Amino acid sequence: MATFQKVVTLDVHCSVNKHIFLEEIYPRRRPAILRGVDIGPCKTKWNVEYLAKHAGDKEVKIHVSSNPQMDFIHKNFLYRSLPFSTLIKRSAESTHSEFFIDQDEVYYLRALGDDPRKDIANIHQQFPDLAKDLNIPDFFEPSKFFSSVFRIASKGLQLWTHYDIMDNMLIQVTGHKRVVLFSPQEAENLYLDGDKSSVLDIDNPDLSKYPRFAHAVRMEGRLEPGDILFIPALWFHNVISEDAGVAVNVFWKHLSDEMYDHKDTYGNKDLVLAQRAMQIVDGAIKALDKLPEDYRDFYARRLVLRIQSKAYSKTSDL
Ligand SMILES: O=C(O)CCC(=O)C(=O)O
Ligand SMILES: [Fe+2]
Repeated sequence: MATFQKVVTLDVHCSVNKHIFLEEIYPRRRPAILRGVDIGPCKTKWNVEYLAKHAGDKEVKIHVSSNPQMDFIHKNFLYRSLPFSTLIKRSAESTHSEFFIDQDEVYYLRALGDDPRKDIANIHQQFPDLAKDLNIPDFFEPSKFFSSVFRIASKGLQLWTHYDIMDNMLIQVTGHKRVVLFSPQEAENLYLDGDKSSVLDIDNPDLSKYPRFAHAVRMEGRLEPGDILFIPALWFHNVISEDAGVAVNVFWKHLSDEMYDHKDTYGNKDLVLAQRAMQIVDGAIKALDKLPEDYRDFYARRLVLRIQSKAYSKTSDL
């Protein structure tokens, strides 16, 4: 664990029901681990044999990497397809007799809709037999449901730090995970490239390249089988699988429908108004580009100051 950053331990709430969630946890808009919620028989049933038998031979698109620390910048992974049952078996074994890259390769599934450009992942549609074993807690209005996403990871796999734009319940069905989160107010310390942080090795970062990362306050916790991690929209998260595991995450909309981009099938496209604001800023940068350097630099600073003074409202309260 990095000692240069302030670390705040995630709260673990035991025996949470809808009332406690809605009254005490949700309004704080801070991540928390919910333990002891009834997630259904999946918790005991979903072993490798059972999953392989009940999910059938549906082809799924996966990430395959020889390095468990997946790197979206250098793309150290491949996209491949496997039947779900094969993926389940392979993700649970540590060395493989059949492989794409090498016998130690790791796998990650982020399930997609049937046609990923149009359809949204929904475990009830894509894996109806398995969905019967999962009880999604009724902590939000059914009309606010967006997607339910199968996530399967090999032991050791680390998913890069990113944010999503919807509220999220990450239901860890089997396996343990270490989760590290950063508040949205840490954006300036995370060296973002779109929705992802360029700092991949969060425990041993190159501070000569990413000096501000040392100031990012992190929240940290460990998920056990059956735990639910509540990730409020915009909170950055980095996930390390301590063993092979299966999770289902549920995204739901906490804002009104028209705020969301209707072409978003992942739950990570910025809100329509945020996209528009960013396009306008891109236009402003283009206009600055036409100025002589001294003026460009000066007015760029003025723009930053104007945005800060008029649009910032929060400092991290961790
Ligand atoms: O646990 C994982 O595999 C990643 C979870 C995640 O990124 C999410 O639920 O949004
Ligand atoms: Fe995510």
